[in-house]
Amino acid sequence: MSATIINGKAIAAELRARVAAQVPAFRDATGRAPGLAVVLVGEDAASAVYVRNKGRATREAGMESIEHRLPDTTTTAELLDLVGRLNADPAVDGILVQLPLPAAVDTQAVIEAIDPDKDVDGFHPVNAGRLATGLDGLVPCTPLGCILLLRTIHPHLAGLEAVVVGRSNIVGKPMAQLLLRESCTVTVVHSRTRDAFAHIRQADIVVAAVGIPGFVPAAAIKPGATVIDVGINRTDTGLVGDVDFAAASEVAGAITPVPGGVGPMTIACLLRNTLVAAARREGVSLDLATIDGAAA
Ligand SMILES: Nc1nc(=O)c2c([nH]1)NC[C@@H]1CN(c3ccc(C(=O)N[C@@H](CCC(=O)O)C(=O)O)cc3)C=[N+]21
Ligand SMILES: [Mg+2]
Repeated sequence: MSATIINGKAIAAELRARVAAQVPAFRDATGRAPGLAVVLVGEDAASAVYVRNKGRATREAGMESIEHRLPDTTTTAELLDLVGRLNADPAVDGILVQLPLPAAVDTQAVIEAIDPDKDVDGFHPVNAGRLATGLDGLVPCTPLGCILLLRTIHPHLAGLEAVVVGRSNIVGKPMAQLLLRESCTVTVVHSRTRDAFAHIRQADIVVAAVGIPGFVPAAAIKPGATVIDVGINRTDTGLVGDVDFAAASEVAGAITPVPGGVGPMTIACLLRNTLVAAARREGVSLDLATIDGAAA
């Protein structure tokens, strides 16, 4: 059996186009474009590439990209000051502070300084709490992108058994909350789980987000399961995910590739969140079901 390869790149392009299609109405209503501020501290090459890609995608969607590049000697106080100014700037709807920050910076303090209604990463504890309690907020981009990919395979997610591999605040935990919101039966396995593969083997849906190349072997996947690979690991042989793709694609029913799977959805969802934040701040109504796709 050979799995359906979930084309994240194409699905992300469609989402970006649906977001871009809403921008003229926002401009007409408000006299301005939605604005996304991205803050990059230091010289990390991979981060610089992501930030450049985000800026290009933002402009292509008709939004304003405001980029702040700061030296790796930037202090927590300086970052808090910048975040305060972005919070107060009416032209800024979304604020993304690229992680990881230099070790000397208090990352949590910076995240908590962002106005939750401009927190397009969905990392602020207020947005984590809103997600956990069923309130409208801003949802982390990568897990949201995974849900949108899953809906292309499973128009009805309710009742499916989902296993999330990893429990980070950025992916694993919000992923579990989103799957729960879709009425999946959710299990989270992590580094202290006694037999992670035994749980994964039961899953209709596997979301792998541990950051270990090839951590999930084909033998751990139930035949026909849908596998979403969040891992982006740089190895000698190039970018690889957390799933043994070659072998798993012979067992799974559907699987995301790396690259070309979840990564492009993260950026598309960032634009989607920026539009959502802008519309909420301005009191402009949006049809989210249409933006997120027909099955939403
Ligand atoms: N505050 C914050 N928010 C983030 O969302 C955030 C962050 N910090 N720090 C870094 C990670 C990483 N990240 C990616 C986004 C897109 C791709 C992506 O588009 N990947 C492509 C190609 C990647 C490549 O070729 O390097 C793909 O998977 O096909 C990957 C990774 C967002 N992050
Ligand atoms: Mg873990």
